[in-house]
Amino acid sequence: MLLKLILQGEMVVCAGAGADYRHLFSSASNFSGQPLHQFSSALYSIGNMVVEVVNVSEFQQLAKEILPKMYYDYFTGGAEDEHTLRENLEAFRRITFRPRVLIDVSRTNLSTNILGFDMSSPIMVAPTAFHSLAYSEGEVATAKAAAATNTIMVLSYSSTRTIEEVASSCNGIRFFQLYVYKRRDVSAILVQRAERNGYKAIVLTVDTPKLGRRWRDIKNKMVAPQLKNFDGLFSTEVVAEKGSNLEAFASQTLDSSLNWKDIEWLKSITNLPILLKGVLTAEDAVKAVEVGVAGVIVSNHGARQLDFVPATISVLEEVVQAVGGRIPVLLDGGIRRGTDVFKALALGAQAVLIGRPVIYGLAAKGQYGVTRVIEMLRDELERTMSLCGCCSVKDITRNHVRTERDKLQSLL
Ligand SMILES: Cc1cc2nc3c(=O)[nH]c(=O)nc-3n(C[C@H](O)[C@H](O)[C@H](O)COP(=O)(O)O)c2cc1C
Ligand SMILES: CCCCCCC(=O)C(=O)O
Repeated sequence: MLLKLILQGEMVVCAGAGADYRHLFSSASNFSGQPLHQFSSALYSIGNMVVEVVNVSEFQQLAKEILPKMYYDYFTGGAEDEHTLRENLEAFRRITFRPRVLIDVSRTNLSTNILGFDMSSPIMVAPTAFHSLAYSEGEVATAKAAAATNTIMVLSYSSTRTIEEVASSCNGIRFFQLYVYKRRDVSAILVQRAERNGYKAIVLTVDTPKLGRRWRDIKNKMVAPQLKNFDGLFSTEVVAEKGSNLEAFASQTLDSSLNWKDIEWLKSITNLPILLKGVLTAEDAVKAVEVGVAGVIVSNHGARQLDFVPATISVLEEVVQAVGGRIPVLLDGGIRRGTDVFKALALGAQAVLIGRPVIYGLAAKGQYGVTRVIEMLRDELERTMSLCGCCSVKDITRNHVRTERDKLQSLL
């Protein structure tokens, strides 16, 4: 392992022959670095040394050092036993590559497009709530990083900066994620504001008729921030006597009667294309095509809703086959490496979205941290493509990966 060290402003490259700091990177429990805010690059200190962050997992360690426990737990946690949370990561590790050799990969091109919108790579920013809890500039910093990397950002309905603030902060392609509230008029107003402010699609989250049970938030008595988007529309202030304030807020506001017929209602209030986020079965994928949405996102909400649903990567093929190329299929959940992105594309996703990695970058280093997270994943994807013999994302095929199911089938 090669560590890049910056001592008193000078870059020194320290090879493995010197001191070995590998143990400091291997797990959350033994990380002992301190983030350094005075540097514009992603650095942290170990003793009197300054070390550069080289992957998403190290950004996560930095975020853990920086954030108050209540917020780190909110961002990182999952539902109930967090079985699916672990599975979202583990399922990627069970998929191996079938690389092809002797292919000219001297030029690679990662660019792609979704619903006609060009992107520098098939990596998008997933909607995640409350960015100002991670970094003061909140979603504006995230939007600037997404725009700088030519990446599509999906702004959360529960953003801490308004639809208008994000829209006016920089140019960039943005989608708007929607929760449908019991107060349908409020949801309709936000959809119309998104449309007026140049957002290009509505991402309707369909896996949250009620909020999943998140024990970390219950124990920490998680308090959700006030949301400026709703100023003048209704109060987002809720005081729960015990447990998670967020859960109390969600149970007061979310419309759990939302159903397939409501897609017509949504279509009647917007001209934007609609994507459904939270589809995990072939049956629902077929229905999504039938009701005429523009795309589906295979997602289990980062394992924060129903525990013991499968890892998203393990149901991707089922959904892709059911959709049969009629609309784009995207995936999120557990993407931490460029190799994960490649695996999702090989199994039929047109693009992936990243949730927590963005928050970790944001907490650690603001806009720069988010930019680095996106760039690191993009670089890792590019190298994976080269090493698998693929020059463009279109060259990535099902034959480039081997799943658990493939292994079982080969035994029959
Ligand atoms: C802290 C946090 C907040 C989230 N907020 C939202 C949200 O407001 N709307 C939504 O549709 N999904 C939300 N999600 C789910 C993400 O959009 C996405 O599905 C998930 O984070 C992907 O998994 P990953 O974090 O492993 O990349 C949230 C996820 C996290 C971790
Ligand atoms: C009214 C719903 C609040 C949802 C909070 C954001 C979210 O989706 C999450 O996973 O957390």
